Amino acid sequence: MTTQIQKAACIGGGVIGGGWIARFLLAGIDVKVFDPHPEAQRIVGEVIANAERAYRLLTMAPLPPKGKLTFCQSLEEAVEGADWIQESVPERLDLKRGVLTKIDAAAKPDALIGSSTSGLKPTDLQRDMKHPERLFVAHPYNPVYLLPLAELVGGEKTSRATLETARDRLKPIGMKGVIINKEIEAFVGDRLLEAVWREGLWLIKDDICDTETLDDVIRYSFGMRWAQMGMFETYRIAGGEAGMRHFIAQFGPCLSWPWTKLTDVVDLTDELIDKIANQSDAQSGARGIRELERIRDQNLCGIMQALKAGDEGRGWGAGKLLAEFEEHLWKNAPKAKVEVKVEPLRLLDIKVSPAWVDYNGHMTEFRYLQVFGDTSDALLRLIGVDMEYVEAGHSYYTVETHIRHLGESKLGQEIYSTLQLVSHDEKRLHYFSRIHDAKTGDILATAEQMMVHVDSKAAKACPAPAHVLAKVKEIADAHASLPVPEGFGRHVGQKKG
Ligand SMILES: NC(=O)C1=CN([C@@H]2O[C@H](COP(=O)(O)OP(=O)(O)OC[C@H]3O[C@@H](n4cnc5c(N)ncnc54)[C@H](O)[C@@H]3O)[C@@H](O)[C@H]2O)C=CC1
Ligand SMILES: C[N+](C)(C)CC(=O)CC(=O)[O-]
Repeated sequence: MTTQIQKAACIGGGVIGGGWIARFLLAGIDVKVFDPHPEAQRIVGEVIANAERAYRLLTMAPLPPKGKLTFCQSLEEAVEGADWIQESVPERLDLKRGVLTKIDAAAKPDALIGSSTSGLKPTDLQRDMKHPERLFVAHPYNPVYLLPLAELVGGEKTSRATLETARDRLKPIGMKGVIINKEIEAFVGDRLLEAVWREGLWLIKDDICDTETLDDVIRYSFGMRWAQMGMFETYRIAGGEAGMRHFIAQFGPCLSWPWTKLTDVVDLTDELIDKIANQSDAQSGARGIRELERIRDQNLCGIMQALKAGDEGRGWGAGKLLAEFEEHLWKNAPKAKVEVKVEPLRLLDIKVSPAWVDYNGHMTEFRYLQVFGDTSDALLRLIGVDMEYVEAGHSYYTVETHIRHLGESKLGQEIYSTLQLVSHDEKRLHYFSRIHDAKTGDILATAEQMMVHVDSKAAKACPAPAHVLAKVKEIADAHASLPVPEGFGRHVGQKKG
């Protein structure tokens, strides 16, 4: 079985199906969709637009060309030839079982069939299938195109190989498949979420707080903790130096105190539903769903980027996964196709991401250095200094940088960078980069930099090999007739002109 998904089929294109479709398409996978809803194409189109916007904020790694999206007239047409089929129809056992049995009959024999169900047991879903061993639950989290987790749950007839292959196939699309040991209704995530939700409903019903206060309690405290360490690691720390045993000794007895109403299910009367809906309208009704989705996505991108820098830059949790996904994207990126002409090389086209903006409302200082650093990396790839080259023991290191800030880059602003090679020798590259506003072309910042070719194991400068120098010369020849850039050679405090 290949570990790469070549063709996907999505049966059901609502909130979750739409998220899966976007996840697959943006990973470069062709997707065929069957959803009888008359507005399915519009709804899916809106989810994809949000997902594309989110990915521009999430990463500067080169996404593959977007997969092809096809809406089909029948389930059979959609699943034909697909190697991953994801069912995301409404949460009703009879409906899902019927749809999955039809998928099973029409799919190619080695196709994997995942169900997005939030809580139905796979044993119940696979009952009528001829090849039940390839059916599993792949329970995702909304929005599927950003949140990486899928709980993988097998039924009595699911093979272990199916679960392991599914987990392997999710990795190259930036997802983390977690295999759950035993099937149980609602798996792990929704067990936890429902427990908290039930308690929240009681707190609203009993007028302990309103929906906004309850949400504040979560998002200003343990919600942030959970995003990075989950429950048990967090509580280990809460036990202090004595750790988990001390934590349990101290807080275990509270479990039998009246801290929870979990054993009772709140009665969802019309009165309570009105109360919750009205409080929710007061809290969030001023904004539409798509707007709320965009705010959520922007925040999630910021959190993942922060986690990518966690643990002293090694990455942590979902941020580490993002870093691994980006490494995969860079490794699989088509070789840079930048045309060398008598003009500065245009090397990056990006948007100012939410995690890059400071208290002044514009891109913070060190992100300029990041953009210039990424511009240098793009030059290196162009001259053949890619990951393989670096892993083999050589690289270029930056030894000097002078950045000038000439304009502002605001959140979401489209910008691009260019690079002009001013001089070089067998060890050094001396160049001048500019960040431009993509709409006006105005220069927002410049950087004069010097890189030196190194033997990274010996930590010593050394001449670059002939094939790299040949590419450097090609660029240098093209740039030789360009005027020396304004600002080149300036030092801090020097007057213009
Ligand atoms: N909404 C959420 O937050 C999450 C939902 N899920 C699960 O994902 C599944 C889908 O839920 P949502 O996307 O929220 O529901 P939804 O109501 O937004 O979408 C369901 C879609 O399935 C389509 N559909 C209905 N019958 C169909 C059929 N026979 N063939 C093909 N398409 C059909 C509908 O037209 C609709 O577009 C459920 O199993 C749910 O438990 C999982 C994780 C989170
Ligand atoms: C509400 N829900 C049970 C459908 C939620 C999920 O299944 C996961 C999520 O995204 O919260």
